[in-house]
Amino acid sequence: MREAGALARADSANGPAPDAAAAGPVLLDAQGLRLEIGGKRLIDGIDIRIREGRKTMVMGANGAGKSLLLRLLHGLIAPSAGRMTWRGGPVDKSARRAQAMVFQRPVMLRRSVLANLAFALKVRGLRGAARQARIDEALDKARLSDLARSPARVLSGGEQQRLALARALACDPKLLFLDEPTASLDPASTQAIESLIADANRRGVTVVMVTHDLGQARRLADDIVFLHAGRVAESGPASRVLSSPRSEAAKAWLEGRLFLDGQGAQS
Ligand SMILES: Nc1ncnc2c1ncn2[C@@H]1O[C@H](COP(=O)(O)OP(=O)(O)OP(=O)(O)O)[C@@H](O)[C@H]1O
Repeated sequence: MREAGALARADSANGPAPDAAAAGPVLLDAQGLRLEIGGKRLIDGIDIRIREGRKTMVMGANGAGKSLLLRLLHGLIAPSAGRMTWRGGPVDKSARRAQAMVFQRPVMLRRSVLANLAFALKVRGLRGAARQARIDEALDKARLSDLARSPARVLSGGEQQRLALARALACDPKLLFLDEPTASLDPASTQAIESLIADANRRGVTVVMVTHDLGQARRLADDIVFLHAGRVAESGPASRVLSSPRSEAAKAWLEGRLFLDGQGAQS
C-alpha cells in the first residue's frame, strides 16, 4: 500500500483531517485486502475506509483493479487476505442487505420494467401496498412510469441503466456500489443517472463508484481513490487529488499518459 485511504488519513494523529466533512462514521472498513488468482496478485494490500454520506470515486487505468475492488468490497468475491468490518462489527447478512450494486451492463429479468422492480423488492421481503408504493416512487424518480409494462430488455441502454439504478435504490441501500454506470451512455442519459445518484446521496445513500470520466468525477466526487496495479496510488478529497495529484500514477493518468495496465507511470 502506498498511501492509506483518504478517509483513513482523517483518523491520523499527525494532523487535522484533509477534509473536515470526511470525518463521518465509518460504514465499511477494509484493511489489507488482497486478491490472488492463478498466482497473480491482482489486488495488492488495499486499505479503504468508506465513510457515511460520502461519494467516493474509484479511478485508474484499465486493468488497475477497480472492478475487482468493488466486487471484493461488496462481497461478490472473497479476498485472499484482509479483513472488513461494517459499522465496526462483522459484515453479516444485514450488512450485505444494506448494500446494493449496479453494473456497467445491467442484468434484467426477461419481464416487464415493473416486474423487475417488484421482484427485487419481493426478495427484500416487501409485500402489498408498501411494495407498490416503493415501485411507483422508483418509476417516477427514474422517469420510467410510461414504460412500466414494457419488457425491460427492449429498453434503450440509458433506460435500462435508469431501471437498474432505480431497482437498486428502491431496496433502500445505505451503501451503493456503481461500476461505470454511465460508460456507454450519451450526455443526456449520463446526466439523468448522475442526478439520480446525487439525489440518492442527498437522502443519505453513501456512494462508491468506478468511473473513467474526469468530468463526472469533478461533478460528483467528494473523495477519490486512485488505483494503480492493484494498489492505492493516491487518495483524498476530490478537489485536491484532481487538481494537485501527488502520485506519479495519478499525475500521468490525469495528463493522459497512463495507458493500459498502468504503462506510462513509474508507480
Ligand atoms: N477472474 C479473473 N481471473 C484472472 N484475472 C482477472 C480476473 N478478473 C480480473 N482479472 C485481471 O485483474 C486485473 C484487474 O481487473 P479489473 O476488472 O478490476 O480492472 P479495472 O480497473 O476495472 O479495468 P477496466 O477499467 O478496464 O474496467 C486485470 O488485469 C484483469 O485482467
